[in-house]
Amino acid sequence: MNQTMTVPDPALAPPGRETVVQVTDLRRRYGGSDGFEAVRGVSFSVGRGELFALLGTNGAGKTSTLELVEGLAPPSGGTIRVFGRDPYRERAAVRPRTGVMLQEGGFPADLTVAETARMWAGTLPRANPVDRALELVDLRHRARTQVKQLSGGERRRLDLAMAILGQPEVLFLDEPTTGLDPESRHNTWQLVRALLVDGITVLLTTHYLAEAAELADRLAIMHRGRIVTAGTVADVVAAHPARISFELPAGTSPADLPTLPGAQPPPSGAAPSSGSRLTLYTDALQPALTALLGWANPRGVELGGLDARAASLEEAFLAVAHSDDGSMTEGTP
Ligand SMILES: Nc1ncnc2c1ncn2[C@@H]1O[C@H](COP(=O)(O)OP(=O)(O)OP(=O)(O)O)[C@@H](O)[C@H]1O
Repeated sequence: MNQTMTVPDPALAPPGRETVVQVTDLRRRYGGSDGFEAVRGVSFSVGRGELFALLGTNGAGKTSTLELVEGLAPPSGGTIRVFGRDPYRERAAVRPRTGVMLQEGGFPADLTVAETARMWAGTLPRANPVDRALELVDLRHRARTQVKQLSGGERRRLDLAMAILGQPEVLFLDEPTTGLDPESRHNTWQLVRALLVDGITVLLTTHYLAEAAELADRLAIMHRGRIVTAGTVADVVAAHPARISFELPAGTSPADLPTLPGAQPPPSGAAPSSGSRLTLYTDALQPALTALLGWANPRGVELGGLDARAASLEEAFLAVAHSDDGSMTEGTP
């Protein structure tokens, strides 16, 4: 792999953007000093109008991190600044400027959607009109429905409406589209994109790689309490080798093939060769493909089902998920 590849430090906001969220060496331990450390020295920053996505395996520490940034609990180590302030100690100053969507909204089940929104608006210093907020998440037609009668996806959209009701400058979204059907998910993405255009800053967690690829300016992949790799999607993907696969015709053996430029061993979690289908990895896709075709064409060898592609975010994620100790050599911030 690209051992020399350097990935931008996630602790630095992109040049030219004001830093809205700064997290430095964050730690969270549950159950006292002998307890389990779920967040183990996490650092990242989010610039104004930027969307930063936290991805990771189950139990990686995404929600534990997000809750600290939201100011719901004090960290056991490290510092967090939101608009330059401590979100836990200076909650009164930070909270009115933030919108929070937890994994479970927890709004009273017996209230209607409109009652919930009006009640929530009453707690906010500068709430948007309730109808407008419901309209944005396509719930206006459900205004008179009790929360307990909403589908799981509709509840998620209600949670989002409540998170944006107070005209926040920064939004914290914990798995905002889990349980949504594809159309609702795309509508949510559109809404989030519109908020970003308005200069709102977003920190979200997600299990949907497509969501991160669609929305994130930068992302971090966490594993066992640490950020293993971070950067733009292109940065993260570039730290992993490209793949060339094809069917080797009968009578030809892998030993007949030329050594490909930039050849790499299969990364952990990557698709292996199977049967007569060979899968080769390289960090120099174009020269490797040129060498392969330069060998095959003059010999009249047909490489059936030839497929050449750069690494995907999914491969980067799987490589992180398969990294045993949660630390990798390349792409490590
Ligand atoms: N209140 C708690 N007490 C003890 N351990 C906890 C508590 N909350 C979370 N944990 C543990 O901390 C680790 C990180 O959990 P967290 O919910 O932050 O992960 P996550 O990345 O959000 O996971 P998922 O993708 O499954 O939602 C897990 O091992 C979890 O069991």
